[in-house]
Amino acid sequence: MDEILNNEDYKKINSKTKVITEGRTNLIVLEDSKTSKKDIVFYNPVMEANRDLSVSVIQAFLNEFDREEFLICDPLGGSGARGLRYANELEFKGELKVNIGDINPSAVKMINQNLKLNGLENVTVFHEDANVLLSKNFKLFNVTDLDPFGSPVPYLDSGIRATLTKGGLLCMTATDTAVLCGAYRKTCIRKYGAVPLRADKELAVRLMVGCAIRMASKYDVGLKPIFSHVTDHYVRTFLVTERGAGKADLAIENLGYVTLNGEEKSFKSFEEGYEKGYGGPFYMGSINNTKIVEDALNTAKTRNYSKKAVNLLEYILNESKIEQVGCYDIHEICSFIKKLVPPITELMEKLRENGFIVTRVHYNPYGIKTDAKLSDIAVLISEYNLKKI
Ligand SMILES: C[S@@+](CC[C@H](N)C(=O)[O-])C[C@H]1O[C@@H](n2cnc3c(N)ncnc32)[C@H](O)[C@@H]1O
Repeated sequence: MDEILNNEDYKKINSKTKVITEGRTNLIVLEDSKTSKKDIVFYNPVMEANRDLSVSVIQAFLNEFDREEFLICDPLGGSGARGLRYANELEFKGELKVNIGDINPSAVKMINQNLKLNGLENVTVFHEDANVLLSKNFKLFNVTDLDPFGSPVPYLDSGIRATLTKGGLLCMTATDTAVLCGAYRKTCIRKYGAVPLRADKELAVRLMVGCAIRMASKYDVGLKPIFSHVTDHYVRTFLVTERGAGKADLAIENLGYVTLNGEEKSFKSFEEGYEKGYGGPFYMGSINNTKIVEDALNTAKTRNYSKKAVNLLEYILNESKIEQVGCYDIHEICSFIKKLVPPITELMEKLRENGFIVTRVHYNPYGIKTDAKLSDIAVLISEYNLKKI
């Protein structure tokens, strides 16, 4: 402790810090954080909901298995908020241990301070490059959480290798959303080995999942998403690692290409190969597991986590019940068929009256997921327009 207090870096940190509470965890953070790479130690209060969701989803994942110990690695720890919340808030009868690392010495000091503040004894802190920390722990972690600045791809291979455990969970965030959404096509091809589409934001998650699946398959491991979302400036997914060549083949079979004609999407399988005009490979299977989302929602509500997290889980629970790649954007459809835009709730009601299931999506205020075809929606929009004449 004395060593930390007398350290110049710590004094620099200490002069500008405050204590806040996130979930059930207290955290020393910088008072004047700019939430940029230039901060002495990174902490982003906007990501509280992200961490609330993460604790809730990992709790749901933990509840699924009977285990004696549960090892988590947060190799890009920042102020330690994420890893410390896992160590402090996950409820588990067995032994729960968390490794937190960061390459920035000031971050490591702050993580140690936060560790003491919460009186936690189940956390080990490492001043280490994330790839080194993960590579040293081949097949060790039940959960690895990659939360870098920008793209998780530089850490993905070592992250997968560290999580090749029975029933492992690989979580990752990407903040290079513009790349994944097609604003920087060449960068996306270079980093993710996939062609992006400037379309539905859900395709950004599906592209990132597809990239991880292709990377994991060489280890005869399949990855299966159990929870995914696109929020604020980032894309996040939670992938269960399933060992065996068969599981890896199954994951690959779920990859495919997409092309767009207005709001209509057409698909091609991975084996058919890339064709000009298509984007991908994307993951085409379910990106959310209803049971996990239900359980996570329950946790978030009982623990009084942020409204934002609860709200997102409620949306995603409904989305998880409809198998549709992406959504229909009502404004886009109306602009394409040159019709007035009906109130979204009215259109949803009409779809239900016609026997379809429908829900709004968390990432687009004009988006709906439904088992109706685009032509069914267009008919209902036209009927609404006739009424308005
Ligand atoms: C986005 S911040 C992490 C935020 C944190 N997970 C949270 O939830 O508050 C990314 C962190 O990665 C650290 N970092 C950057 N490159 C690294 C590397 N190669 N190895 C380990 N840490 C690294 C940075 O110092 C920074 O603290």
